[in-house]
Amino acid sequence: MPSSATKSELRQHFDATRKAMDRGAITDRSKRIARHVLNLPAIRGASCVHAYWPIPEQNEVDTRYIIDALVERDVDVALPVVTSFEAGTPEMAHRRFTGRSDLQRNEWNIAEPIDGPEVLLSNIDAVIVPALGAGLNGHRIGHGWGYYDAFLKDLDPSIPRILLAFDDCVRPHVPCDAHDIPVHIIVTESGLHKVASPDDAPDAAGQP
Ligand SMILES: Nc1nc2c(c(=O)[nH]1)N(C=O)[C@@H](CNc1ccc(C(=O)N[C@@H](CCC(=O)O)C(=O)O)cc1)CN2
Ligand SMILES: Nc1ncnc2c1ncn2[C@@H]1O[C@H](COP(=O)(O)OP(=O)(O)OP(=O)(O)O)[C@@H](O)[C@H]1O
Repeated sequence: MPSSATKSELRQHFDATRKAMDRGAITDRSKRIARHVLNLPAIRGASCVHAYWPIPEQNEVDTRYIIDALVERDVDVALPVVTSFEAGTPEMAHRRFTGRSDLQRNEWNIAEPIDGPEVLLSNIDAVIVPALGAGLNGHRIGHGWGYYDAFLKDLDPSIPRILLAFDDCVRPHVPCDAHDIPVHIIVTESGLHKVASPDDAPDAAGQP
């Protein structure tokens, strides 16, 4: 994969990399990621953490280890609920996780707390961000629908944005556009990768 790869090429590459991992590797790496996340001061001090519920067939980092531990600590967990499936209107609501049995599958097979209590953005203390892959410049490659760009733009910029990815899906740099909001920290199974300057102006040309 050349360093000039486009977002779409990287999306396909990271997707294939993840799908080639076996379940045991996903579980083992996800547990290691969970340990790192649960030790972060931003998570240790949080009363409400916004997370995501994993899509099993996509081999996402499995956040259930993190969510279970947060619930055990009496921390509120908020999850996204997609409210528009139309391209061009990436809208999500945010609702409190009240237990696995309360989750319902949406049309993309994502389990969501559709009837959970609404969580105000102002109550969120940290966000755990899903991604297919990421660059150490703090930018992410998602599914390309813009849901997290739209969500993070409305969130107070001081709220820690923590991206989870497997080591194989992190590169020194990925391209970004003007609407992309970088994360502060990338967590992989090997540890924490602090983003040099997440508030840097985006680099539309995709060069470091
Ligand atoms: N676990 C999880 N929840 C999440 C996200 C995520 O990335 N992961 N999202 C992050 O934004 C939002 C949902 N966005 C998504 C957009 C596309 C697909 C998806 O499966 N796309 C298929 C093609 C689907 C189709 O077109 O029918 C694919 O990429 O193969 C999943 C989630 C909110 N919830
Ligand atoms: N706030 C927004 N409102 C409407 N469209 C948006 C918004 N933010 C981004 N988009 C659009 O969403 C599309 C996808 O953007 P991008 O490729 O950065 O998504 P992504 O970060 O990979 O995906 P996702 O956030 O769904 O994981 C782009 O065409 C972009 O113009």
